[in-house]
Amino acid sequence: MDGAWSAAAVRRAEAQLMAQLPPGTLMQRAAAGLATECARILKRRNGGVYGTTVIVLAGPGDNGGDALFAAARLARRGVRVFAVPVMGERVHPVAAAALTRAGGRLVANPPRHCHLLLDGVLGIGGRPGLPGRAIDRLAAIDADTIVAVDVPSGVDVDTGAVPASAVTADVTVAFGSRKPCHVLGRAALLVGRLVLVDIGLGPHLDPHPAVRVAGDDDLAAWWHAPGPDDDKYTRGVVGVAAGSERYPGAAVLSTSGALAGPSGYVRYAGTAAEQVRRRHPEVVCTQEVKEAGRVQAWLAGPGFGTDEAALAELRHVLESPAPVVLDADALTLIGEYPSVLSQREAPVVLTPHDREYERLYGSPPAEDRGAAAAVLAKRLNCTVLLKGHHTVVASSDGEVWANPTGRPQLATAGSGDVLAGFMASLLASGMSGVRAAVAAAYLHGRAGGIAGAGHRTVTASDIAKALPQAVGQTLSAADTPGKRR
Ligand SMILES: NC(=O)C1=CN([C@@H]2O[C@H](COP(=O)(O)OP(=O)(O)OC[C@H]3O[C@@H](n4cnc5c(N)ncnc54)[C@H](O)[C@@H]3O)[C@@H](O)[C@H]2O)[C@@H](O)CC1
Ligand SMILES: [K+]
Repeated sequence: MDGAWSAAAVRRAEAQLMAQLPPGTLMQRAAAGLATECARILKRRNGGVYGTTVIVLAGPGDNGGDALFAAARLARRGVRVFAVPVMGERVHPVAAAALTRAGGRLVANPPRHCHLLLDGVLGIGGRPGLPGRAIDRLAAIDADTIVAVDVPSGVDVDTGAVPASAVTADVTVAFGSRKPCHVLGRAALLVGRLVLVDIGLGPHLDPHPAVRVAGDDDLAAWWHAPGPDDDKYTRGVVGVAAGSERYPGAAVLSTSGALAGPSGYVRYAGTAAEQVRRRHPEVVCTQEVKEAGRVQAWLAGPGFGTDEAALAELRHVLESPAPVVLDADALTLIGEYPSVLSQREAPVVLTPHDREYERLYGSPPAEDRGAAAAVLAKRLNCTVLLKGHHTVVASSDGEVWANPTGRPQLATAGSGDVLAGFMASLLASGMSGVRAAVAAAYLHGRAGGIAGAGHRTVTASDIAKALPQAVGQTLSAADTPGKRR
């Protein structure tokens, strides 16, 4: 498991590491990594480094220091460097001297165009928002590529909120670890491609990051691969209570998602049974939840309706001792009748988008989306998967996960039905609520990437079809094979 660490946690780790090293070592490591990445970009875009133009927007602190030291390294390779102090004349004095010695210049008025602009205005010491001069400079310079140093300046580093102006980067070169702004909220949209530079911080970081980020190895370790003694029942039976005469598609799509998961048996209960049977002959269909027989996990909600009959079916689902995923119309019903959740002991995963969140919580999610998911999870004693361009999962005890996969193409009708069905299958196979939510978001995002490769448009059915390949790629990429049951 990887993660993102708060500014305070990074500073604590840095302090420990710095105490073991000669002064300035860490900044030189950061600057070296930054200069290498800039040279790579310049070479790729311009055929070489020599003779290109780089402008540095330099703030007063160590973030500006990193940018200026990196620019000094580039200046020594023949890059024309112009550094602009953006907070009065205050800049890191030693780094500024190094730049001038290397042939770079500190100027008030840089050229209008540059091949690469280095955003060294604010790093982890920055409060949200940009100083006025930085905003003016950014607007006046036409840069082929904007590289943010550590974080895009102006964002709220610890939450990913962007309450005021901030830099939009093409590439962000982060030092030592990710920070929450790299993976959460609107800030994550400003990061561009994230490059991590190892400065030796790893062993000093708190083992519990502020935000957890799953990787292939986690997925492989959590995955329940069938063993030689397994049959369709022991692999987990998943029940899908979704769709209606009016919305049969939701039933078809959520069962597609469930079929792509690791469980061995999918039951469908609802009034779209005929359509489900036609599309998926392997699904065992009944008209009502109470006829469905035993399952190890339920999904309820997509295309379900919000009338009396739907509420009755939801109550039946919640009476079962199995873990449950609640999506779409089930979330609306929970918002109206929160008491239906109160007797429940088995795990529940809720998968709201922002409007559904508002129905459940009473107000829209805060810009700090990790905290927003966590407060709802705590209040309802459930796992919450808050959908968005960067989906977040929170457990009722405050653990927050950011999903690193996923693309804007996933925002397509029915995509959530597939996600919810797939998640229920993971739950039925024996994964915990949090892991099932994290793993489902991860693999669904990856499936969206596979289905949308080459800028292809993507439908929810395409995502469902690509899920088995996403699973295969993820398990093959991991160091550890899937766990045997
Ligand atoms: N300490 C170290 O040895 C290392 C530090 N690193 C760099 O140091 C950075 C942190 O540096 P600093 O702690 O000096 O802080 P910053 O460079 O982020 O900020 C500097 C100062 O800007 C002012 N400021 C903050 N927000 C503002 C706003 N919105 N408008 C106007 N002024 C504002 C404050 O006075 C703040 O102290 C990291 O992000 C990273 O780039 C890296 O080089 C790794 C090693
Ligand atoms: K920055």
